[in-house]
Amino acid sequence: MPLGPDIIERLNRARADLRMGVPVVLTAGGEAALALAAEALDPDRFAALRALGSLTLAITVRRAETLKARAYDGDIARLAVPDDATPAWIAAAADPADDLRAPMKGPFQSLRDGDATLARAAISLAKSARLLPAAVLVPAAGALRLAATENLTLIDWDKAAPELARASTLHPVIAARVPMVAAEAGRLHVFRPDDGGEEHYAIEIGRPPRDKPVLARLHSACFTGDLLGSLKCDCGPQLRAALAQMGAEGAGVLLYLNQEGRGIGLANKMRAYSLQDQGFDTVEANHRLGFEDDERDFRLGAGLLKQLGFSSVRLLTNNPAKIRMMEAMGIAVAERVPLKVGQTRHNEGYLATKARKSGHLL
Ligand SMILES: Nc1nc2c(ncn2[C@@H]2O[C@H](COP(=O)(O)OP(=O)(O)OP(=O)(O)O)[C@@H](O)[C@H]2O)c(=O)[nH]1
Ligand SMILES: [Zn+2]
Repeated sequence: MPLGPDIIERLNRARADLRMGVPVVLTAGGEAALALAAEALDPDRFAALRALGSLTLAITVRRAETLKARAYDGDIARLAVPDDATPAWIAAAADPADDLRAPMKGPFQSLRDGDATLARAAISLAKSARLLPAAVLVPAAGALRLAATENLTLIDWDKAAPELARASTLHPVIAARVPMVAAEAGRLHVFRPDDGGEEHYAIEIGRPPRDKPVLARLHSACFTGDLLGSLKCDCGPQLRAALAQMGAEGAGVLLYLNQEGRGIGLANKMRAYSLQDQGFDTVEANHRLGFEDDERDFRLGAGLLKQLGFSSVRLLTNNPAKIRMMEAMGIAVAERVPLKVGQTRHNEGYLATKARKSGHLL
């Protein structure tokens, strides 16, 4: 094996670069561009990028709808960055925080010529770095040379795209006994993906037989609900009720998936909460930020269950999408076990929106 980073390792470097505000060089189909995450744009780097050529801001079609900008590239839009635009212009276009207080004035010039592959690539990378889904690009003939002279991470998107699209491979790291209030016979398994992403956990209660449907819960991380006891959602009570039911039955498996905020990360979830304080519901808030309703990858859960030796579950959930995904990934759902706990006056609206817009079962 060569000593240098392979494409998966480079992707991970690119995420770290984008989070720090360092540009990366993207290539696809013979084209090359420098790309920077919109939310991490520093004024000096902005000026340095400007000197290379005209800038494009890539945003998702969701954000374009809010800005009333035309989108000619299907799921994304490429906006020409005006010559007199400042970093504040980029920030306002990418981040809905001030949409209501100081709405951005168009008209925006959306690009329709040329290929959108690199713009789409930059948005995918920003999302996978848990940043706002918006990126500044400058197509530069000398981008490859800059990658070498400026020591920038170079990503061949033709090779990287299939890697980002596939379900990450998770490796078991360690498992150890954790006696819990809900069940003394608890065991925590830690799994690590090969792409440098988040670790995920499986909490096994008792020793469930592998040849029978296991009582299972796919729980997505919710720092506010799980740890702080937030009343805005039902995650904390669901987590504890699932463990309690497994403890009472003496067997079960709870997958704790580190997909905070339905896969957008805690910072973006707090941006969504701030929009909810301005009157938007949970789905509208995600859309204004440029995300889909739910950005989680439920393939992870099915992969973990298979690794643990389970092929059939009694799934604790109210979310039909989780059931569909389990079945599609070859895990039989023998039964759906409803999980109705934690309703408060603060989360009535949130739960009603999930039922109305995301198909959750009441
Ligand atoms: N983006 C966003 N995420 C939220 C919000 N409220 C809660 N979450 C996240 O939503 C996820 C809730 O996960 P789950 O309870 O596993 O999923 P669910 O889709 O409600 O399905 P079931 O609970 O199984 O019925 C967690 O990752 C929370 O952090 C919100 O307003 N916006
Ligand atoms: Zn929650």
